[in-house]
Amino acid sequence: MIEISELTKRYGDKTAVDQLSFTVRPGRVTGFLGPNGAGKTTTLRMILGLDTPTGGTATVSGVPFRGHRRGLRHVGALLDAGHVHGGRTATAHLAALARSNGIPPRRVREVLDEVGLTDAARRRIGGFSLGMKQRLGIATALLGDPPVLLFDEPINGMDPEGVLWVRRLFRRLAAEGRTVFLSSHLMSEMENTADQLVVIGRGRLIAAEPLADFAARGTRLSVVAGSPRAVELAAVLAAAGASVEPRGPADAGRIAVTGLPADRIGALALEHRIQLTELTTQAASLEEAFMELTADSAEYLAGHRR
Ligand SMILES: Nc1ncnc2c1ncn2[C@@H]1O[C@H](COP(=O)(O)OP(=O)(O)OP(=O)(O)O)[C@@H](O)[C@H]1O
Repeated sequence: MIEISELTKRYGDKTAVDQLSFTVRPGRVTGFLGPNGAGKTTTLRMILGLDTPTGGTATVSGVPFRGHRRGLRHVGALLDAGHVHGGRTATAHLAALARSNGIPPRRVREVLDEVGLTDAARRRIGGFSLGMKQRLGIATALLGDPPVLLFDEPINGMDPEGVLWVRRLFRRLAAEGRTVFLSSHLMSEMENTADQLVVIGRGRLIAAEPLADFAARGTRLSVVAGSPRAVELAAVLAAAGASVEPRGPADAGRIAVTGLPADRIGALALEHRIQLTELTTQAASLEEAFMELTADSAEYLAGHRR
């Protein structure tokens, strides 16, 4: 379990993390989402005791991380996969960490096997691709068999097979009863992985709830209508209070309608004797819900600093 209470971090007059409070529970995968610069990495660094909070507390299993002797047995973390000594082999890197954390040496082979790096075990890390470095970072996090795992943007640089593998791994780790906390700035990465979400923007909490609740909160229904007389239909629907946008090329005869349900659109079309070729209700994607909720808190919008 990770407990964050009133956590704050200021750099000069910049507040990177602003009175953040939330709990990450064991037995599920919790996604930590926010646009670029929202404060995710800073929060993870404070949980790991790598940055000192300006205010508030972060505890892991009830204790600040620095209070845990032999840290890797309590918390496994992947923060910056590129931040490893390139001259060492994967085995040497993990063996050194195992020694300093009192972890049995056999774990090195086990975790290399787990992440699919057995064949690369004796190669120098400097020659690894980003995806391989991510796998090595995950192996490092797993080394101490810890109950709590943190991953910062773990899917970066992975190929599609790697993404599927890592998703299955996270779900298995959670099913084993561990606390699994993953950060990302992409909702699409969480959609098939996380049960629970913590969403932040500009250092502040926006939502902490099950993914399904978050999706329901942001969902706006829109209806796609097709007609050979789409321009006339659009005018009729706009007059009835809907907002209407062309869908695809202007001459394709398809419009996206929000603010009126499909049955009402059908009735209005009939009333005005406009033929319909399509009428489909669509739920906004989770990605759209996320963008809508965080729009006001994005630090950079279209290249302009806010
Ligand atoms: N050492 C530092 N000194 C000054 N400002 C910092 C420092 N570290 C982070 N910041 C600022 O704090 C804010 C939060 O940064 P952070 O890296 O935590 O965000 P993030 O959510 O992880 O973003 P990203 O998705 O881009 O990695 C940003 O505005 C960043 O510029």
